[in-house]
Amino acid sequence: MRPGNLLRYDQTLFRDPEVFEFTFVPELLHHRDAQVRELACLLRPALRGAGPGSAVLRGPPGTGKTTTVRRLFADIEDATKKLVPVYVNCQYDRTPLAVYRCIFERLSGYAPPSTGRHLDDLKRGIAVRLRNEDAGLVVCLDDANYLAAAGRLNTLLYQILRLYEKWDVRKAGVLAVSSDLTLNLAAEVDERVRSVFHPTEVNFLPYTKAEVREILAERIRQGLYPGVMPPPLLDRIAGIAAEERDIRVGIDLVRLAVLRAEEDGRRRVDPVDVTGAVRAIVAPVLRTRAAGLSEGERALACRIAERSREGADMTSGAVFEAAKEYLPVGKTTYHEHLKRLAEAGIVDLVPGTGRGREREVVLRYDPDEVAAVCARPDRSG
Ligand SMILES: Nc1ncnc2c1ncn2[C@@H]1O[C@H](COP(=O)(O)OP(=O)(O)OP(=O)(O)O)[C@@H](O)[C@H]1O
Repeated sequence: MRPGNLLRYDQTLFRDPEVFEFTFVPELLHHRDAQVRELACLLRPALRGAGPGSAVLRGPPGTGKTTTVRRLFADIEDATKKLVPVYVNCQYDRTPLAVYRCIFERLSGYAPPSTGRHLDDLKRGIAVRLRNEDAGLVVCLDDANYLAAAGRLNTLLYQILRLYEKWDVRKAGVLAVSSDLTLNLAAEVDERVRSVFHPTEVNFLPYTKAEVREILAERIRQGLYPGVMPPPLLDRIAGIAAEERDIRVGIDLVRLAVLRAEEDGRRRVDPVDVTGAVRAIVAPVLRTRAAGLSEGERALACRIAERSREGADMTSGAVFEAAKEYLPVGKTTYHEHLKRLAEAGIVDLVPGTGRGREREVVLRYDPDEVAAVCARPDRSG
């Protein structure tokens, strides 16, 4: 490599490393227009002196729920004093006292004394400030599934949504966020709460590969110097993150691949950097998926990885012909194994244009990774 292509020890490829922190709130929120519109519509009555509406935000991890709320709240703060948005992370603040302390702090600009403060004192302080400012209140309970698990969801919703009754303030709104898809927050609430909590459900689906690519491209433009991430490698990372159905995987892969290039003194990310980053981030996920596969299923995964690496014919019939030379399986067992690999999320079986059950076997992971993970016996049990 020419010396000009090497970084000096004090040089960096990151224009702004903060852009790759998970707490970073992007200026531009891509592909969440529908959700932002729906939430803005619920909160709009507050600008006319009425109470804001409530919502349950549902979607798997890494689908932009928190970021959408944070972006919306930042815009509200810039635009008006008629509505005070308060963000609470219920992973950390899950008691009524902790939540009310967050609300108090946001309204008054300082934390209440840590001891000797009764819940009613906090509520009174909050109500006085809301009345003085003639403002409405909307509280985001992020990770509200933790409240449900701790048995505190009903108490908290009840207290926030009925604050207006005792303290002569406007009715508050609640945005309850959950990434636990098995939990229906709206159905968890009891009668007392249901009479004041009529949330709109706002859904967040995983981003497609093209959407992931656009979001990552924006991060790269902001956070890295030009030319550091070659477009084909960005494509590869976007594909992996889309398969994992979590944009965080993509952000982390970019960060880690760039760090690897930087440590090596290079000005551009190479395919080896991405492979290394995948190994560090995705391999644990792959290991989890492979856990529980039988010896025969693992052996088939290894054969598929080998053929995929060689660029061989990957139709299920061709894979069977090649596999049966090495594996003592008949056609029925082979198809059962294949189905299990698809259920475990290691391969996709893409219908072909030909006859019958002929499918294209597409590996979801790097072949070397699959071979490395599946060559080892399962020791998870
Ligand atoms: N539409 C988007 N545009 C830009 N960045 C995004 C977008 N969606 C998500 N991100 C980024 O992806 C990361 C994860 O997003 P976020 O925390 O909002 O997901 P989430 O759905 O709330 O996840 P969880 O349920 O695990 O809390 C954040 O760093 C965020 O900045």
